[in-house]
Amino acid sequence: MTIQWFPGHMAKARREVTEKLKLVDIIFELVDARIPLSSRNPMIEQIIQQKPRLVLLNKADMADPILTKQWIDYFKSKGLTAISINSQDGQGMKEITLAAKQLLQEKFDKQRAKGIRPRAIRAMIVGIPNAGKSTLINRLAKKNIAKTGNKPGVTKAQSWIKVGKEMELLDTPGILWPKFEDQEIGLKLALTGAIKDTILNLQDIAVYALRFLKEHYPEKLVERYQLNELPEEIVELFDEIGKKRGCLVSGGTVDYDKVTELIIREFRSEKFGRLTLESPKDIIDEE
Ligand SMILES: Nc1nc2c(ncn2[C@@H]2O[C@H](COP(=O)(O)OP(=O)(O)OP(=O)(O)O)[C@@H](O)[C@H]2O)c(=O)[nH]1
Repeated sequence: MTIQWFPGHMAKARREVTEKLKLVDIIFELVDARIPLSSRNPMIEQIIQQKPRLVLLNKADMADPILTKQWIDYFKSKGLTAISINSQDGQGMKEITLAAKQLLQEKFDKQRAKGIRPRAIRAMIVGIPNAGKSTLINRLAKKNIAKTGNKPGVTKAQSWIKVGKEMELLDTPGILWPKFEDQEIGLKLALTGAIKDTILNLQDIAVYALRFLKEHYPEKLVERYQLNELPEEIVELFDEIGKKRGCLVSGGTVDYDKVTELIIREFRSEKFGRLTLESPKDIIDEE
C-alpha cells in the first residue's frame, strides 16, 4: 500500500508553521484521542524546535477513557503536558489556558523580574487534517475574533482570537501531515476519517476494524450484531454480519461491499461505543 502525499504540500505546510512559530509563545498540538500517536506528525520536534508545547487529546468523548488516562501518563513520561478535551461540547477549554499558563510560568516570571508586564499568552494550534482544529478554534473564539495586525513583532496581518483575558490564539491553524509509511497507521487514519476513503481499499479498512474489535472489544462486536459466538475467521464474521443485517445479493449470498460500508459507517458513528485504536503499552512492548 502506498499513500500519496505530495512532498510539495508537506514542504509548504512546514514552511507556514515555521513562519508562524515566531509569533507565538506556545504550540497546542491537537491529536485524535482515539489514535494519539498515529495522528501526530513524526517530525513535530524538528518543526517546532524548542517551543513550549501542550498536547491536546481531542475527541476524548469518542475515545476509551481508561486509555486516554494512560496516554496522558505516557506523554507525561516523555516530559509533555497533555490534557483531554472535547471541542464539540467545550469540555476541557478552561484547562487549556490553565495548562498553558503553567507551561509559560517561568518565562513570564523572568519577564516580570525584568520589569516587563506580562501580556496575554499567544498560541497556535497545529494538527493533522480532521483532528478538529477548526472546531476547537470556533469553540475558543466564541465571538472574539480580533484583527490585531499592528502588534509589535507581527509582520503580516494576522487575526488573533481572544480567549478570555489571558490568551490570544492565531485564527488559522498549522496543518501537519501524519506518518504515511506504515500500513497500520494508514488504516487507523482512514478508519477515524483523517484520510480520504478513496486512498485506501475500503475492504482493508473494514477488515482492520473487525480484527481490532475482535481482539480488543469482542463483547461490543457480539452485542452489536447479536452474535451467538465470535467466528474464528474474519470472512465468517463478514458472512454473519451480512446475514444479520440483510446485506445480501439476489440468491441470498452476502454482499461484501455492503457489509464493508456498514462496518465502516457504524464504527465512525460510534455504534461500538468509545474506542481507542492504540495503547501506550504497544510502544513500550516495541521499545
Ligand atoms: N465527537 C467529536 N467530534 C469532533 C470533536 N472535534 C471535532 N470534531 C468533529 O471532527 C470533524 C473534523 O473537525 P474539523 O474542526 O473540521 O477538523 P480540522 O482539523 O479543522 O480539519 P481540516 O480542515 O481537514 O484540517 C468534524 O466533523 C467535527 O465536528 C470532538 O471533540 N468530539
